[in-house]
Amino acid sequence: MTRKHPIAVLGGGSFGTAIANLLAENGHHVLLWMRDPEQAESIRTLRQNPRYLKGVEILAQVEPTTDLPSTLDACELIFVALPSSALRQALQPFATQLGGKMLVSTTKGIEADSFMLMSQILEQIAPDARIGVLSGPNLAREVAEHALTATVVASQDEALCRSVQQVLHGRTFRVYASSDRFGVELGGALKNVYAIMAGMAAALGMGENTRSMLITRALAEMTRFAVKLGANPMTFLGLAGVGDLIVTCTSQKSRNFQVGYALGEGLSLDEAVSRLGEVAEGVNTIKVLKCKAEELQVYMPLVAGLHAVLFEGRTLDQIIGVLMRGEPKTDVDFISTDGF
Ligand SMILES: NC(=O)C1=CN([C@@H]2O[C@H](COP(=O)(O)OP(=O)(O)OC[C@H]3O[C@@H](n4cnc5c(N)ncnc54)[C@H](O)[C@@H]3O)[C@@H](O)[C@H]2O)C=CC1
Ligand SMILES: O=C(CO)COP(=O)(O)O
Repeated sequence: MTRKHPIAVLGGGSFGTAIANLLAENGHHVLLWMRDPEQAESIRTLRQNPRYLKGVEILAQVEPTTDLPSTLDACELIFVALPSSALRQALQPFATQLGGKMLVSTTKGIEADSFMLMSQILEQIAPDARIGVLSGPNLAREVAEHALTATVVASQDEALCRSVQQVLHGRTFRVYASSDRFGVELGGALKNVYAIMAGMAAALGMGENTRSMLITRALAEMTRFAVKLGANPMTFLGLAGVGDLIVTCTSQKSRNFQVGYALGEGLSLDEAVSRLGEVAEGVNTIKVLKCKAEELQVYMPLVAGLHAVLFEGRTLDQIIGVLMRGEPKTDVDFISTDGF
């Protein structure tokens, strides 16, 4: 069923464009807001987004626009696919227009000074809005090219979850629901950091055992951190936890993985980021995560190790040595020994 109002997607990068196309395929009229008029014009005339999703045809029902106030006025359901560094600054001036709307963040990052997740920022900007997040193993190019994909919409607002499922669920895209917005969103933000490490390990020619160890210990570490913040560890067994961790730590298509790969090849962080030319949220996340883990006294050796390599002048060899010689710990933190 098509909706009375158009649906808005804010952000004309690879993920915003992919989501806009999915909505259009399901018969919806989509306003795709982007700040760059040239980019909007090329979508209008070429039906392509050559910078971010080259080769993918953008359907006619996707209407590119650079007019944010009119877009917000026209739409009840709004997907936000802006980089975490831009979200607050882009939407704060339009706070009054966001009241009562359904705002669904797809952004997988953490705000630097406040340690807020993007849906928390949306809630702060627009306390009367209805808030959700969309997260999962969703590489934009694969979504756009119709690889069979699943995602999670998370909100305590069940009607919002149902609306998102209705508009996005389709031939190649399954949308599961969750009421654990915080856990789902945190999983998406944290996994980017470990993808950088996985990219480094791949560039150094490390084996499959190493990759499996990294992913599994990453899951242990991110879950431990999340539990300290009050999240439900079970959420990390789902698509937005381990699902997203696996895809981002194993795919060359992940930008965080690519940054790690470039670092493993010997590029500096600045060189790696500028060679990418797209958003790699893990680079900012590692900084805030390291501080927060220290503040909360959560044991996160992988995060501490990556931070030391990127910002404290330590070499990868030194850190690998430290990690491998560290005191062995228990395998799974959350198994109760009572009754076993
Ligand atoms: N690309 C992917 O596979 C996926 C990305 N995401 C998340 O989506 C978010 C956006 O990522 P992508 O679309 O991949 O980024 P991208 O690097 O492909 O594009 C970023 C877009 O944001 C725009 N932008 C930057 N600053 C802006 C500002 N101040 N105001 C307005 N627009 C601005 C850029 O012009 C560009 O269109 C990230 O948090 C990412 O983690 C989530 C799932 C999958
Ligand atoms: O979140 C993603 C896949 O689910 C995309 O990861 P990257 O931002 O590393 O490309």
